[in-house]
Amino acid sequence: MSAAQTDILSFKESDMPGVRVYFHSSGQRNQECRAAGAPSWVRSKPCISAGKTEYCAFTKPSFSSSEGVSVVTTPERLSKLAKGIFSDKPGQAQLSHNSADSYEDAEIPGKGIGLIATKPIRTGQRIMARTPAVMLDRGALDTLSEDESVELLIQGVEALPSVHRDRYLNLTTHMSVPSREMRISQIFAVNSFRTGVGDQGADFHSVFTEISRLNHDCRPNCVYYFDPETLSNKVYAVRDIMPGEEITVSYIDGFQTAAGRQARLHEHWGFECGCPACTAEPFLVSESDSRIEQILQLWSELDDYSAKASTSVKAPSPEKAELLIELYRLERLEGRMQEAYYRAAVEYLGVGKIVPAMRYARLCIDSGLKFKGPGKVFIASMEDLLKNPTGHKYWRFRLSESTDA
Ligand SMILES: C[S@@+](CC[C@H](N)C(=O)[O-])C[C@H]1O[C@@H](n2cnc3c(N)ncnc32)[C@H](O)[C@@H]1O
Repeated sequence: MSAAQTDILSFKESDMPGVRVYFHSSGQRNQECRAAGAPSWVRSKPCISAGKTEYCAFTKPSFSSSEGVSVVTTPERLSKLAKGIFSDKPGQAQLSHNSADSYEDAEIPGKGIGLIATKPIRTGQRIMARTPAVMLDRGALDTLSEDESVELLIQGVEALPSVHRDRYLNLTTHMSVPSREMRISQIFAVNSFRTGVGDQGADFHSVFTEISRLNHDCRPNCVYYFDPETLSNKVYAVRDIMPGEEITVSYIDGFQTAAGRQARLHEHWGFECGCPACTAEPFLVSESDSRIEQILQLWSELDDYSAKASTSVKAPSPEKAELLIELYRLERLEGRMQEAYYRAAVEYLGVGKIVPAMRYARLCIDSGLKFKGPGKVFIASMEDLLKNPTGHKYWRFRLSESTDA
């Protein structure tokens, strides 16, 4: 047992408004307070102060079907979050565990462990929705020293229920590490995601043990997004996946040439990407690079919202947006089709063509909801377009007064 755990002593109620934190001397005492219906946050000790701000590691062992979660943050922020996103929601448990039988862990040559589909998975199917093991407040990372942040991280990981803690400790470190403490810290460095928790204005770095097993592919068959409402990272298939196929996501922006992607992955993740798009025959890599350059060029032309429709080569047009859609398809960027559909909807509306504009707006909403999640500004804009196309801000915006649609 680590120093952090032995410090979780003396049963007392915290002075924090809104959330009651119990320091417990034994599992039994903690059990007692939960049996009495009390909120079950446990605070590890010691907390660490930076000026007037105190950061502590809090653990809720009962969270998400008793997988548990640890949060390194201030008592004040925990107090707010505990009333909202950490309150036990019906369905959270189900969210956490569904579809777990559609994949399994496997050793992937050159990539370490990855997840392999064990059943056919359909486009749009949700494969996972997992809550985090540990969350570190961005403020702690910014204001505490590295050693202090790591100390709180270690407290949080050690206080997790054993199954979740072991899953955390099994994650990759990239390199051999001499101690358990360094292992915890290195796992965090290699596997954490940025997770903003919405209107609470909180910004965390979080580790999701199962999702961290997903390897990178520059043309992945899945996308993921963090849903602050359910505090879960959700993974969706962007195309049909066959049993035996590896389930992959992209760690980086795919709109870079192969050399650019390799450099980025090397710089930020320290590995040489062995995905099919990077290891294809040189002529295929070169064709893909040209498509990427064409996509970037089209973006910059379509991004000029002051440009009017004209015969100039650089002028934006619905035809250019159609070409963009085709290039996204050829590049197998199914998880980002909503971006190209959005541009097509805007360009058609911009020259006064309502029917194709509405068709692409529907496609954009469909893909956007599936692959980016609800509550996005571009989806609201497409919904406005469907409700009232001629009242939309982009209605005929590409036409000058004298030009006909
Ligand atoms: C978040 S982990 C993914 C799971 C990891 N393979 C494991 O064994 O736990 C990221 C690490 O997996 C490996 N990896 C992921 N995608 C890869 C790829 N396309 N090519 C080579 N290695 C990859 C790299 O070592 C990377 O740092």
